Amino acid sequence: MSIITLNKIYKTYNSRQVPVHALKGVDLLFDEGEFTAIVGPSGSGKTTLLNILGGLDDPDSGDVIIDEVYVNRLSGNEKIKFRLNHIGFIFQAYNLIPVLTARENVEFILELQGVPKAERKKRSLQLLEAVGIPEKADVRPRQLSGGQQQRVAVARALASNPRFVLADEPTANLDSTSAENLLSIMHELNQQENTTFIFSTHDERVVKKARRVVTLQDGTIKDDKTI
Ligand SMILES: Nc1ncnc2c1ncn2[C@@H]1O[C@H](COP(=O)(O)OP(=O)(O)OP(=O)(O)O)[C@@H](O)[C@H]1O
Repeated sequence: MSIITLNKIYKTYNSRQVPVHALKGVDLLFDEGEFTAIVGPSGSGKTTLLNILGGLDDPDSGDVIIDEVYVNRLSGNEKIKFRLNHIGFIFQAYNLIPVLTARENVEFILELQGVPKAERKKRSLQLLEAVGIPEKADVRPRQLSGGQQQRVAVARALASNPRFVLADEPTANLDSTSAENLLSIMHELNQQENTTFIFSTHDERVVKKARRVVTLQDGTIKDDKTI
Protein backbone atom coordinates (compact mmCIF):
# COMPACT_ATOMS: atom_id res chain seq x y z
CA MET A 1 0.00 0.00 0.00
CA SER A 2 1.38 3.46 -0.91
CA ILE A 3 1.91 5.71 2.07
CA ILE A 4 3.34 8.59 0.05
CA THR A 5 2.24 9.97 -3.30
CA LEU A 6 4.05 12.75 -5.11
CA ASN A 7 1.88 14.11 -7.86
CA LYS A 8 3.36 16.29 -10.63
CA ILE A 9 5.78 18.14 -8.37
CA TYR A 10 7.35 21.31 -9.78
CA LYS A 11 9.86 23.51 -7.95
CA THR A 12 11.73 26.52 -9.33
CA TYR A 13 14.22 28.60 -7.33
CA ASN A 14 15.04 32.25 -8.08
CA SER A 15 11.97 32.57 -10.22
CA ARG A 16 12.42 36.37 -10.49
CA GLN A 17 16.11 36.36 -11.44
CA VAL A 18 17.67 33.44 -13.31
CA PRO A 19 15.26 30.61 -12.64
CA VAL A 20 16.60 27.17 -11.63
CA HIS A 21 14.07 24.46 -12.40
CA ALA A 22 14.98 22.02 -9.62
CA LEU A 23 12.02 19.64 -10.07
CA LYS A 24 10.09 19.40 -13.31
CA GLY A 25 6.97 17.30 -12.84
CA VAL A 26 8.01 14.47 -10.54
CA ASP A 27 5.53 11.63 -9.97
CA LEU A 28 6.46 9.01 -7.37
CA LEU A 29 4.79 6.50 -5.07
CA PHE A 30 6.37 5.04 -1.94
CA ASP A 31 5.09 1.94 -0.17
CA GLU A 32 5.29 1.00 3.48
CA GLY A 33 8.56 -0.74 4.42
CA GLU A 34 10.64 0.56 1.52
CA PHE A 35 14.41 0.96 1.73
CA THR A 36 14.94 3.37 -1.12
CA ALA A 37 17.90 5.38 -2.38
CA ILE A 38 17.45 8.60 -4.34
CA VAL A 39 20.51 9.06 -6.52
CA GLY A 40 21.63 11.40 -9.29
CA PRO A 41 24.33 13.91 -10.11
CA SER A 42 24.96 16.98 -7.96
CA GLY A 43 22.20 19.51 -8.59
CA SER A 44 19.74 16.94 -9.96
CA GLY A 45 17.16 17.79 -7.28
CA LYS A 46 17.62 15.13 -4.56
CA THR A 47 17.64 17.50 -1.56
CA THR A 48 14.79 19.53 -3.02
CA LEU A 49 12.77 16.33 -3.42
CA LEU A 50 13.45 15.17 0.16
CA ASN A 51 12.63 18.62 1.58
CA ILE A 52 9.31 18.65 -0.27
CA LEU A 53 8.60 15.05 0.72
CA GLY A 54 9.16 15.96 4.37
CA GLY A 55 7.07 19.14 4.26
CA LEU A 56 10.17 21.28 4.96
CA ASP A 57 9.61 23.11 1.69
CA ASP A 58 6.56 23.60 -0.55
CA PRO A 59 6.32 22.69 -4.21
CA ASP A 60 5.28 25.47 -6.65
CA SER A 61 2.65 23.08 -7.92
CA GLY A 62 1.66 19.46 -7.47
CA ASP A 63 0.62 17.54 -4.38
CA VAL A 64 2.38 15.65 -1.59
CA ILE A 65 -0.08 13.13 -0.15
CA ILE A 66 0.96 11.20 2.96
CA ASP A 67 -1.49 8.81 4.58
CA GLU A 68 -4.24 10.51 2.57
CA VAL A 69 -3.31 13.98 3.90
CA TYR A 70 -2.47 16.69 1.34
CA VAL A 71 0.59 17.93 3.24
CA ASN A 72 1.29 20.94 1.00
CA ARG A 73 -2.21 22.28 1.72
CA LEU A 74 -1.73 22.32 5.51
CA SER A 75 -1.13 25.59 7.36
CA GLY A 76 2.33 26.24 8.86
CA ASN A 77 1.37 24.98 12.33
CA GLU A 78 -0.52 21.98 11.01
CA LYS A 79 2.51 21.06 8.94
CA ILE A 80 4.85 21.22 11.95
CA LYS A 81 2.51 18.94 13.89
CA PHE A 82 2.18 16.56 10.96
CA ARG A 83 5.95 16.35 10.56
CA LEU A 84 6.41 15.69 14.25
CA ASN A 85 4.01 12.76 14.24
CA HIS A 86 4.76 11.18 10.87
CA ILE A 87 8.30 11.86 9.70
CA GLY A 88 11.78 11.28 11.11
CA PHE A 89 14.67 13.29 9.66
CA ILE A 90 18.35 12.48 9.48
CA PHE A 91 20.51 15.28 8.09
CA GLN A 92 24.04 15.20 6.77
CA ALA A 93 25.13 17.70 9.42
CA TYR A 94 23.42 15.74 12.25
CA ASN A 95 21.75 18.92 13.60
CA LEU A 96 21.96 17.82 17.24
CA ILE A 97 21.37 20.40 19.95
CA PRO A 98 24.84 21.04 21.45
CA VAL A 99 23.75 21.88 25.01
CA LEU A 100 21.71 18.68 25.37
CA THR A 101 23.11 15.21 26.05
CA ALA A 102 22.58 12.35 23.61
CA ARG A 103 19.59 11.14 25.59
CA GLU A 104 18.10 14.63 25.88
CA ASN A 105 18.46 15.12 22.13
CA VAL A 106 16.40 11.98 21.58
CA GLU A 107 13.91 12.85 24.34
CA PHE A 108 13.32 16.33 23.00
CA ILE A 109 11.09 15.05 20.17
CA LEU A 110 9.07 12.96 22.64
CA GLU A 111 8.64 15.98 24.89
CA LEU A 112 7.22 17.94 21.96
CA GLN A 113 4.80 15.06 21.44
CA GLY A 114 3.69 15.27 25.07
CA VAL A 115 5.01 11.85 26.11
CA PRO A 116 5.30 11.56 29.94
CA LYS A 117 8.77 11.90 31.47
CA ALA A 118 9.34 8.31 32.65
CA GLU A 119 8.30 6.90 29.28
CA ARG A 120 10.50 9.44 27.46
CA LYS A 121 13.51 8.31 29.42
CA LYS A 122 12.81 4.62 28.85
CA ARG A 123 12.24 5.00 25.13
CA SER A 124 15.28 7.20 24.52
CA LEU A 125 17.54 4.74 26.35
CA GLN A 126 16.08 1.88 24.32
CA LEU A 127 16.79 3.76 21.12
CA LEU A 128 20.38 4.60 22.09
CA GLU A 129 20.80 0.93 22.85
CA ALA A 130 19.34 0.01 19.45
CA VAL A 131 21.89 2.23 17.67
CA GLY A 132 24.71 0.75 19.77
CA ILE A 133 25.73 3.65 22.04
CA PRO A 134 23.85 3.20 25.35
CA GLU A 135 27.00 4.21 27.26
CA LYS A 136 26.95 7.65 25.60
CA ALA A 137 23.50 8.61 26.90
CA ASP A 138 24.78 11.38 29.19
CA VAL A 139 27.41 12.76 26.86
CA ARG A 140 27.05 15.99 24.84
CA PRO A 141 27.45 15.91 21.03
CA ARG A 142 30.87 17.62 20.97
CA GLN A 143 32.32 14.72 22.94
CA LEU A 144 31.08 12.22 20.35
CA SER A 145 32.67 11.17 17.08
CA GLY A 146 30.88 11.93 13.80
CA GLY A 147 29.64 8.34 13.59
CA GLN A 148 28.32 8.44 17.15
CA GLN A 149 26.59 11.77 16.53
CA GLN A 150 24.95 10.31 13.46
CA ARG A 151 23.73 7.36 15.56
CA VAL A 152 22.14 9.81 18.00
CA ALA A 153 20.52 11.48 14.99
CA VAL A 154 19.11 8.11 13.90
CA ALA A 155 17.79 7.41 17.41
CA ARG A 156 16.19 10.86 17.43
CA ALA A 157 14.62 10.32 14.00
CA LEU A 158 13.03 7.10 15.27
CA ALA A 159 11.94 8.44 18.65
CA SER A 160 8.49 9.53 17.54
CA ASN A 161 7.73 6.20 15.83
CA PRO A 162 7.48 7.92 12.46
CA ARG A 163 5.72 6.40 9.45
CA PHE A 164 8.93 6.95 7.54
CA VAL A 165 12.44 8.31 7.88
CA LEU A 166 14.01 10.71 5.39
CA ALA A 167 17.78 10.91 5.30
CA ASP A 168 19.71 13.41 3.17
CA GLU A 169 23.13 11.90 2.48
CA PRO A 170 23.34 10.30 5.93
CA THR A 171 26.82 8.83 5.39
CA ALA A 172 28.41 11.85 3.69
CA ASN A 173 30.54 12.87 6.68
CA LEU A 174 31.32 9.41 8.01
CA ASP A 175 34.39 7.21 7.68
CA SER A 176 33.73 3.90 5.97
CA THR A 177 33.36 1.81 9.16
CA SER A 178 30.86 4.27 10.65
CA ALA A 179 29.00 4.42 7.35
CA GLU A 180 28.77 0.60 7.25
CA ASN A 181 27.54 0.50 10.86
CA LEU A 182 24.95 3.19 10.30
CA LEU A 183 23.67 1.39 7.26
CA SER A 184 23.37 -1.91 9.13
CA ILE A 185 21.36 -0.18 11.85
CA MET A 186 19.02 1.38 9.31
CA HIS A 187 18.71 -1.92 7.49
CA GLU A 188 17.96 -3.84 10.69
CA LEU A 189 15.28 -1.35 11.72
CA ASN A 190 13.80 -1.62 8.26
CA GLN A 191 13.70 -5.43 8.44
CA GLN A 192 12.61 -5.81 12.05
CA GLU A 193 10.25 -2.89 12.55
CA ASN A 194 9.25 -2.36 8.92
CA THR A 195 10.35 1.28 9.22
CA THR A 196 10.32 2.93 5.79
CA PHE A 197 13.59 4.62 4.85
CA ILE A 198 14.09 7.02 1.93
CA PHE A 199 17.58 8.42 1.61
CA SER A 200 19.58 10.43 -0.89
CA THR A 201 23.16 9.40 -1.45
CA HIS A 202 26.28 9.64 -3.59
CA ASP A 203 27.77 6.64 -1.81
CA GLU A 204 27.92 3.47 -3.94
CA ARG A 205 28.01 1.23 -0.84
CA VAL A 206 24.75 2.78 0.34
CA VAL A 207 23.17 2.41 -3.10
CA LYS A 208 24.06 -1.29 -3.10
CA LYS A 209 22.05 -1.87 0.08
CA ALA A 210 18.91 -0.24 -1.29
CA ARG A 211 16.03 -2.34 -2.52
CA ARG A 212 14.80 0.43 -4.80
CA VAL A 213 16.91 3.04 -6.56
CA VAL A 214 15.29 6.18 -7.98
CA THR A 215 17.58 8.16 -10.28
CA LEU A 216 17.02 11.87 -10.75
CA GLN A 217 18.49 13.89 -13.57
CA ASP A 218 17.85 17.58 -14.21
CA GLY A 219 14.78 17.54 -11.98
CA THR A 220 13.07 14.56 -13.58
CA ILE A 221 13.03 10.82 -12.85
CA LYS A 222 15.44 9.13 -15.20
CA ASP A 223 15.16 5.64 -13.76
CA ASP A 224 13.25 3.79 -11.03
CA LYS A 225 14.44 0.25 -10.31
CA THR A 226 13.33 -2.21 -7.66
CA ILE A 227 15.99 -4.84 -7.05
N1 LIG B 1 17.68 27.66 -2.04
C1 LIG B 1 18.03 27.60 -3.32
N2 LIG B 1 18.06 28.72 -4.08
C2 LIG B 1 18.40 28.66 -5.38
N3 LIG B 1 18.71 27.53 -6.04
C3 LIG B 1 18.71 26.39 -5.35
C4 LIG B 1 18.37 26.37 -3.95
N4 LIG B 1 18.45 25.08 -3.50
C5 LIG B 1 18.81 24.34 -4.58
N5 LIG B 1 18.96 25.10 -5.68
C6 LIG B 1 19.31 24.64 -7.04
O1 LIG B 1 18.36 23.64 -7.41
C7 LIG B 1 19.00 22.56 -8.09
C8 LIG B 1 18.73 21.27 -7.35
O2 LIG B 1 19.42 21.32 -6.09
P1 LIG B 1 19.40 20.15 -5.00
O3 LIG B 1 20.13 20.64 -3.81
O4 LIG B 1 18.02 19.67 -4.83
O5 LIG B 1 20.26 19.03 -5.77
P2 LIG B 1 20.97 17.73 -5.21
O6 LIG B 1 20.71 16.66 -6.22
O7 LIG B 1 20.55 17.48 -3.81
O8 LIG B 1 22.49 18.13 -5.24
P3 LIG B 1 23.74 17.61 -4.33
O9 LIG B 1 23.92 16.16 -4.68
O10 LIG B 1 24.87 18.46 -4.79
O11 LIG B 1 23.36 17.83 -2.90
C9 LIG B 1 20.47 22.94 -8.20
O12 LIG B 1 20.69 23.52 -9.47
C10 LIG B 1 20.67 23.97 -7.09
O13 LIG B 1 21.70 24.86 -7.41
